Amino acid sequence: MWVLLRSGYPLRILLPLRGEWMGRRGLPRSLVPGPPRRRYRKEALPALEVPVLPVTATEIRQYLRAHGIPFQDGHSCLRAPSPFVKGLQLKDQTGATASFSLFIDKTTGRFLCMNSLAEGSWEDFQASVEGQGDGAREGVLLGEAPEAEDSEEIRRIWDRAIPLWELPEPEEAQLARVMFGLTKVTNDTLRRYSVRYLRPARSLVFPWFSPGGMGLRGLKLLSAEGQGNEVHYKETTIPRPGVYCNLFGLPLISRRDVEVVLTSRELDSLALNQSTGLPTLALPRGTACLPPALLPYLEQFRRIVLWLGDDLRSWEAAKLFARKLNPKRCSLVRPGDQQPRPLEALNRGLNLSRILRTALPAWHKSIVSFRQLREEVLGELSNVEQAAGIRWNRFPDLNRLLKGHRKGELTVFTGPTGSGKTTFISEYALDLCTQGVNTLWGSFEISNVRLARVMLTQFAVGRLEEQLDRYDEWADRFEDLPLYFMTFHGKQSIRTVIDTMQHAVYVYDICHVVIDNLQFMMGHEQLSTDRIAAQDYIVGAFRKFATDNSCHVTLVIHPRKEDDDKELQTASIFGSAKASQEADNVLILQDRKLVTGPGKRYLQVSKNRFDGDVGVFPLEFNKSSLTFSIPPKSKARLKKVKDDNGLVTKKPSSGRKGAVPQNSETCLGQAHHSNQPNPSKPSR
Ligand SMILES: Nc1ncnc2c1ncn2[C@@H]1O[C@H](COP(=O)(O)OP(=O)(O)OP(=O)(O)O)[C@@H](O)[C@H]1O
Repeated sequence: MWVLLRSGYPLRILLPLRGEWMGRRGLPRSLVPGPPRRRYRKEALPALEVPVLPVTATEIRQYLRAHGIPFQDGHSCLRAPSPFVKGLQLKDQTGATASFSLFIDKTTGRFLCMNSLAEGSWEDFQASVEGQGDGAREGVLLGEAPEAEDSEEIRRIWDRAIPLWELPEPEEAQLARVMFGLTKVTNDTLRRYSVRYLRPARSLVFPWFSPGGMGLRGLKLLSAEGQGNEVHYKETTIPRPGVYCNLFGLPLISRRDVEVVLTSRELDSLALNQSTGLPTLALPRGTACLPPALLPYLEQFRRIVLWLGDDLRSWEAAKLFARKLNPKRCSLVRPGDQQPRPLEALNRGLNLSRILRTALPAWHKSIVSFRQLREEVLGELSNVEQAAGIRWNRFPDLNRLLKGHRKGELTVFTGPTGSGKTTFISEYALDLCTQGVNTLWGSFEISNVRLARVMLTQFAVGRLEEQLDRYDEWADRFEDLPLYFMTFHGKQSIRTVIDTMQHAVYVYDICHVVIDNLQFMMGHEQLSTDRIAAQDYIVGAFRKFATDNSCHVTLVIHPRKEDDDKELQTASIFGSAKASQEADNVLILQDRKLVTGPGKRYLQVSKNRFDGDVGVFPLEFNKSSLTFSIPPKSKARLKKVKDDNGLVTKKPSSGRKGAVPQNSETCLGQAHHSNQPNPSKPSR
């Protein structure tokens, strides 16, 4: 599926060939009869070469006025009469009979008609207003219906699932309640929310009903697995996560409700509603994203409380979502010991209404006092690990130096020509992406197909060419990563790139943008002073973007021409010192060997604003998997010894140096990275 091209944004979701769906869902085979099915898609549309400027709220308003369409200004949408409802006169200016069922997103111009469920881009809307809309409308409406094989599966699972209290064995029901932490959730609550239990999969089943209608559009299955003292939950959605857009609890919301509590899990919504009686909705993909397609359903609320979870990540997500919802109507429940997630609060006998009353307003003016910040500071101090960001699974040495990957930072990455910058940065970003960091790639030099091929090889940690029969397994898993690509190639204006990034942050909750590389945003400046000024401007624009959007930007910049014998330094980054001043982190890929340590390359962290730790670590390149990370087994553990230059050289303290032969052939499926999903295991 390609999206957004009509709305002018050169951005697409990468969907490789979809493969057999049974394994992906991890459902018992008995539930998915018949031979494996494969669906192949062709790339339907070419990349957009001349990006259209994004629409603004003012332009949307002007357009509606010019066409005599009445509208109301809402929190994140404009409401207008829908041209997709039969018998409705667009030019009916009285507004008395017209139902304002069309919601137009003020940021993107995308629309949704609540009556017909038609949706589409701003261009689609204009086309239908101007009388050429039939094709677009049909296409959009067709896109609404779940795919036939999904509907069949949804129906089959739903029919087999039963309410918990109808389980024949009371012990089984009790065990399920304990596993899902539902001992205090009543049958009445489960009944109201139509929650069922699927015995063969030992999973709770949460339905996704069509808004306003009776139909079942999808399901979420939640299974629980005990691991030691902990319970691990696994979610499976039908349709797949990328298109699973259920606001769980929507059928219970009345038109008159003006307040709602948003949670990140269905179970939290059950607990919250049971103990407070308040309307509550659960987001479809937890704290990962708030798809703009859901915003129309939240327009009616004058107050929205976000109570997403008990960690710093939930708190960060709540702040980002509040921006989208309009912070003036949002309050946030801060995670804390006495403020765990709602289900846990219920189980611990805490007063959920009281916790809700402590919710903090999300909006404040540009000037804040320490009084407003003190809780945030405390949050960071008491969650030092989480405040340090997301840790790489494949690069423990990077964690040691940078501590983690944090939102809102700018990382500048450089290295000699052809040294493997793209290859390294691809693995570095992939690692984070597999941990749920929504990532947007701007690859201006190499095509997205080639980049995706490199990434897929790194993801599978092995050569796929020789095992094409396993391509679909890996591609299916890869497809579910929150990974997006800009379709730019070659030179681009910085404005267009920033606009596209902004759009992606809004639509896909992007937290990491990789730009490879900055030189493609430079014009044809002849004078070196002009070039330096242009680069400074671009670096400044990315810096501002990272800060304003709480989004990490990793920017690849070529070095200036230097003597081949010399190692690169921060000052070798092309241009003035602006890039290294603005950057929070500066990473340099050095294409020479460390005196002590394996590998023919090393990575140098030469600036680290977070806590000042700088240093180096060796990189070993594996040609078959295109990875730089050292497989866990043969990892040479290294000690940190600071030399006079501030560089850190390391001594292997255990393991044998060079235990992994260079360019060694890695068999697919052999040694998986610890973070690496094993496709033989079912998952969503
Ligand atoms: N450490 C390495 N040893 C040998 N080959 C490598 C190494 N790293 C990358 N390569 C290979 O070298 C080629 C160029 O790598 P890559 O495109 O990542 O370099 P780059 O630094 O981004 O290049 P450029 O300067 O043109 O942007 C690729 O084919 C890649 O597989």
